[in-house]
Amino acid sequence: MAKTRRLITENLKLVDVVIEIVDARLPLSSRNPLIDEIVGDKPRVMLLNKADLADEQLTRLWTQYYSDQGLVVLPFNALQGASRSAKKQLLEAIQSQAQNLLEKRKNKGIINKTIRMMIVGIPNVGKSTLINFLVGKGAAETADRPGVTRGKQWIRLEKDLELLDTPGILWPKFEDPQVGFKLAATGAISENAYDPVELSLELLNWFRLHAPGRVETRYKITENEDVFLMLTDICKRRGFLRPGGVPDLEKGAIMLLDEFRAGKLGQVTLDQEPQK
Ligand SMILES: Nc1nc2c(ncn2[C@@H]2O[C@H](COP(=O)(O)OP(=O)(O)OP(=O)(O)O)[C@@H](O)[C@H]2O)c(=O)[nH]1
Repeated sequence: MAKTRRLITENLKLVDVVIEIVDARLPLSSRNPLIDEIVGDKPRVMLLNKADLADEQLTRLWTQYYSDQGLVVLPFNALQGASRSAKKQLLEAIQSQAQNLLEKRKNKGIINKTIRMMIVGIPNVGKSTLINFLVGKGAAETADRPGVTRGKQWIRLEKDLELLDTPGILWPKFEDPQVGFKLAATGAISENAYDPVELSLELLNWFRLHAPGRVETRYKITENEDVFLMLTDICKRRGFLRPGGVPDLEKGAIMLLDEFRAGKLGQVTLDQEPQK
């Protein structure tokens, strides 16, 4: 953690604007707890990425919540490779964030107009996908320049706008078991760190408590559902059986988690609405 933090802090010194990516399904739990401290007062644009997988109403509420805190926030879908308007909107947000900085430079007589930025976020929120989306076909990698740490690559997105090609990977916060569950369910935590059967039962239980009737694609879940029986039933219906007809719970659990992550169980935000 200390090494990661040192690396990000070093890179932050080289940039003017930070793009913080958060998973729209976890607008709170997928934020690094120390993000404000790490980024400091650098201009920032926050993306609620994977908005296509999240509950639209909750995304609106969270966007409002963070806007009210003075952040520039955009719901985003980094996979929508063809969308020029999303890219334009993001670049405009970045440029407007950088205006003050350019003013300051001008007042000091500095003619450099280049705005440099980097992407930060916890694992799996879509950092690399966003880089690919932004880079597209048009961008060119700029060579190392004197005064810039060797090995750093800057990608020119527009005339005066450059992106660091390596994102800053922040660490998620695990201490709260509920947050751990949400991070695991969305895929932000390594598969080796949890038991898929337990996780899928927790996920079914989350649906039972917070969104009965929402697991609608193939299964219905009610408030009184026994989630273990439900997983067993899913295995039976899918033919996930071991020799002797015993349900293969692990196989069923992995399939259920895959379906959830791919949005096949509906657009779901696991964090509840923001507390004002
Ligand atoms: N549905 C959807 N999937 C997305 C979106 N952005 C990224 N993904 C998917 O999310 C997964 C993780 O994306 P990455 O770009 O590898 O995430 P990352 O933050 O670079 O991950 P690490 O390398 O683990 O830090 C991939 O399967 C992407 O295709 C999005 O906006 N919508």
